Amino acid sequence: MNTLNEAYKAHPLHLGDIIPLDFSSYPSLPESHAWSQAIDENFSFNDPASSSIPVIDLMDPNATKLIGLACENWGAFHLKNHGIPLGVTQGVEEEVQRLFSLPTEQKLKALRSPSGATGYGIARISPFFSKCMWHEGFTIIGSPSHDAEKIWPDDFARFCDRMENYEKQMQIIAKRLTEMMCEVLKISEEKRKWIGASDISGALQLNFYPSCPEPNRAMGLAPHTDTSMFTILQTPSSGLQIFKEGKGWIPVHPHPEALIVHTGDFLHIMSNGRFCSPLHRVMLNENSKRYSMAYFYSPPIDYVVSPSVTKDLSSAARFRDVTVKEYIGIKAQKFADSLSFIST
Ligand SMILES: C=C1C[C@]23C[C@@]1(O)CC[C@H]2[C@@]12CCC[C@@](C)(C(=O)O1)[C@H]2[C@@H]3C(=O)O
Ligand SMILES: O=C(O)CCC(=O)C(=O)O
Ligand SMILES: [Fe+2]
Repeated sequence: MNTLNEAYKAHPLHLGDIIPLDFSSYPSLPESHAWSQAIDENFSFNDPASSSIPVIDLMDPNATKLIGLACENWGAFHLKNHGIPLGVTQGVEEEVQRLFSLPTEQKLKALRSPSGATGYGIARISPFFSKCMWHEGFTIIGSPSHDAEKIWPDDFARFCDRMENYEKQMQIIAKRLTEMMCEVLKISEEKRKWIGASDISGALQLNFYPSCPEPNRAMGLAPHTDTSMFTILQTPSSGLQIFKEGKGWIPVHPHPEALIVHTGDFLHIMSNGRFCSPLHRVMLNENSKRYSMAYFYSPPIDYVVSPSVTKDLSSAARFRDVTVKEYIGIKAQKFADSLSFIST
């Protein structure tokens, strides 16, 4: 079966762009992680209600319409009443903390290989920035057992069970959200056939941002858009910011028991630019560490992503057709210029 692993294999990274720093041994910010532009202060809002992403209840009879509006206006929303049992999200959070509190040499046993997509390492986008990010990640595609076994040879079952169960739950929500989004975009039945398929492209990224001695001069995760159709994010902490045209960087504070959903490049293409693929970044804290779990959801890698346009001439396709696999390759080379590279 063609998987995301295969798509990333064709775009190997240098080992130096995979290995994280041992952050615990740096009481002050090293030059390699000091960003030259001071990070702007948080925005202050006169009206916080109009300057924060909407909260949508999945049980609301108007949920489809509200999701459409949120994707158009913000490219992001909080999702409550999503049906994932609290025990499942708590179990995953526990495992993420257990993983990242291990000594660096133990985590390095599962270091991502240069041509690999899974395991421990820094963000794939790192080579596009001259400074490093204050961040560690662990990527899971399907079963994490191959990587987890290297870290805990005798004790990896609980980690794997919890992660796999979480991926299943994410897929259920993702399928439901995809159907709702396709409804809003009037995507044809033919182009929706993949939704129930088993070879969807899903990846779970566990993120860790250690507390940082100089948070205003460092970057947790540098500004980027996600390649996915959309990303479902769980985090107990603030720090994520979404860029909104005309407003600037908007902080996204987590709502208890809600997930954060934001759209990615594939949905931007499918919607012919109607849904945004928001730039986002992660800021740091001097006194607290931060964890997040991001589930990236996309169609199978051979699926042809094409803009949904009506016959109306005023809505000519803004992007050419591109397969998931081809776009992953474009993103690996062009990063922030990828969408303009395929624009018509
Ligand atoms: C499916 C994926 C999306 C992602 C690359 C990955 O293979 C798994 C890691 C993901 C991540 C997380 C941090 C930000 C990001 C841009 C990166 O460098 O790795 C995303 C990737 C993406 O959206 O392209
Ligand atoms: O940690 C976060 O809140 C965001 C993570 C993110 O943007 C990503 O994994 O792509
Ligand atoms: Fe992201």
